[in-house]
Amino acid sequence: MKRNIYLDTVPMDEAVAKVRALLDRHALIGTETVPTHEATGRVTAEAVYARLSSPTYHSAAMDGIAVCAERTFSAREDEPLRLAPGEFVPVNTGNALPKGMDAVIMIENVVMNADGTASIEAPAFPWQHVRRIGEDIVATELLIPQNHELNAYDIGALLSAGIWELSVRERVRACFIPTGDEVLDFHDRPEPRPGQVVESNSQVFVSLARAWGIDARRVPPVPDRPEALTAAVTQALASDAHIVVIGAGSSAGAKDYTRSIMESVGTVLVHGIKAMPGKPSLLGVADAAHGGKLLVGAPGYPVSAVVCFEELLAPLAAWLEGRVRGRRRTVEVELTRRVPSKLGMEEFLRVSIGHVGGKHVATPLSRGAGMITTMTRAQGICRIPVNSEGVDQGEHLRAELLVPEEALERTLVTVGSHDNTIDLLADALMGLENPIRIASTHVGSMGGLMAVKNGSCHMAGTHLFDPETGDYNFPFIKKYLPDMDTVLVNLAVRHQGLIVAAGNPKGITGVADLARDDVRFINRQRGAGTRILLDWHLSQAGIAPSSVAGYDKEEFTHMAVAVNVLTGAADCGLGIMAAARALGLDFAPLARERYDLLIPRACLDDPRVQAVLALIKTEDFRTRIEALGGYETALTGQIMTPGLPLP
Ligand SMILES: Nc1nc2c(c(=O)[nH]1)N[C@H]1C(S)=C(S)[C@@H](COP(=O)(O)OP(=O)(O)OC[C@H]3O[C@@H](n4cnc5c(N)ncnc54)[C@H](O)[C@@H]3O)O[C@H]1N2
Ligand code: MOO
Repeated sequence: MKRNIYLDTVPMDEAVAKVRALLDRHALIGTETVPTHEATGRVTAEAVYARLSSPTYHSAAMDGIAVCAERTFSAREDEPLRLAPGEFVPVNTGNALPKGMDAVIMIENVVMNADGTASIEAPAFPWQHVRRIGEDIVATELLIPQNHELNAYDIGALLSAGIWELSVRERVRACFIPTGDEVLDFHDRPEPRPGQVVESNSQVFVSLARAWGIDARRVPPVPDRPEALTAAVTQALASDAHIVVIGAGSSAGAKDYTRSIMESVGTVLVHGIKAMPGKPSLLGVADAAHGGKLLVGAPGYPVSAVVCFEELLAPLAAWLEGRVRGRRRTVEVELTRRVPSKLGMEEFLRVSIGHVGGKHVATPLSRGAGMITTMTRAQGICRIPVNSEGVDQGEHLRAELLVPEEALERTLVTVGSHDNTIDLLADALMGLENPIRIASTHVGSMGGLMAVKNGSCHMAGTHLFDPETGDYNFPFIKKYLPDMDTVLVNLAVRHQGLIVAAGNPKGITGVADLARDDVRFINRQRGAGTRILLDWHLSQAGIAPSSVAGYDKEEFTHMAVAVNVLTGAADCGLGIMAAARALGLDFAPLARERYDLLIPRACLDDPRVQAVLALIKTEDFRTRIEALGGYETALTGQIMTPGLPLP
């Protein structure tokens, strides 16, 4: 069978180079004259020479008296010199030096006598405390060369040199065209139905582009009809934009027209880059009849679009205007998990970074190209090179920072089981005078224990029930972290129960109902504390897992279980009350359990951990936990010891 291979992927730098070789930037980007005081961030089109000197006169550099240095040479500490009025002139900083004077003596070193004379105890040397003509700028000298991006200091120098306006390159202008029958204009504040999405990529683009000094705008979404798309692209090409970006429709779907539209107005130079996300990105150049403009086809998935903007469009736009493009700062990080990667593709791995135990640890976030929240949650991006099959746990690599490096010192890393109280905590910590950001990764209680063991987090949320002892967490800590000194602090006691449809149409009230023929269950993954809890209740009730319909169907979070019930994919599942509440479902209580924070003792004095411990003891925070419903706070903030019964 012949495969429909539509991409011919090239490395990203090659993709950029292909365009640079064919696009005539000097024809495309003109020059314009702008007032100097509004020229910050602009790129000079030609050299700028100083018109005025600065200072334009010999200027007193200190408050004091101006003198003729030669007249002061005889002054001694033990034989002060009296200067007659006329031999000196009082001056202030910035005053022009009076004729015949060539030095300034600071007022602190002068005694003004009642008879109008002035005494000095040391001679002045010529040009002492004087800023001479042209000290800073000499008229006619080269002030700024061409192709220089003007900064704030440059504006000061230009104005001082009497340059009131100057010739700069036009700002690069870009127009983004969102496409797709399913994308809804956010201006309409839509409520999407199945199959529809809110258009957001254009605004990610506009925000990024503005930060890069690009004048960016977008047009309303265009439906997937070739005539409509051609019309929108032709119109954008006829506008003053230098770059036209077509959003989505870059891959092989039945309605993916981007490539053919680009071909109808110009030449496609690149379709496919050796990068993930971002693979189906397109680059092209419009025909002369369409202004020889840069054409970009950005994939529809949000993160893929970001890669296309940042790695292809940004360097090309910088080159068009003649700017140097800065790189993000990087730090060395240690990866907390193994990450396999596709050979032949450079992967942009979004990571959550924190400073734990004297090193930067990076926990990989989800890799889906459709998840824009992986960008909002990430503190950095690691590039897994094209020729790599992945990175091992514990391996060191560099991460490009999406936040200031100082922010990492204020990031608390939690790994483990997720609970809504962690979200509350995350918000409350950001409300502190010195805000702390939580970077949390949800890998279940056992995953949290392992993260503590590996030194890759400050704390782990855990709720592991041990049927043998009836205790929480301690038996597991003893088994899996036998040599580790840790502290266990309670965050809340929470209610687990059966999440059922609103109104509980099947009358499900307890585990006994799970054995019914007409009840379909949805389970949690092996290793989840909730799964262990279910198994124990089933064995207590004498119910074999094999008699529970759906026991083998697994989800990874409480919310995912609730969504199964909401959509009718299952009749019930075990989870926390807050998840049921969030989706308007009913809840049949089954058990109360302890949700604790496991903290390595080495991290206990860390100010971030201390901030958490102080915060959770406050009345205000407890009130907020209880308001969630399904939580008790009698133990909140207390250090747990083995064998403690539930209150
Ligand atoms: N058979 C194949 N299918 C796909 C391949 C492939 O190689 N073979 N590549 C996948 C990859 S990789 C990517 S990336 C995407 C690129 O998709 P398109 O550029 O064709 O975009 P759409 O399919 O139209 O949309 C994808 C997704 O993004 C949403 N979208 C679109 N525009 C916007 C916007 N302005 N704001 C927010 N979200 C947007 C759209 O609704 C879709 O959900 O293709 C894979 N498929
Ligand atoms: O390139 Mo796609 O962006 O890998 O998901």
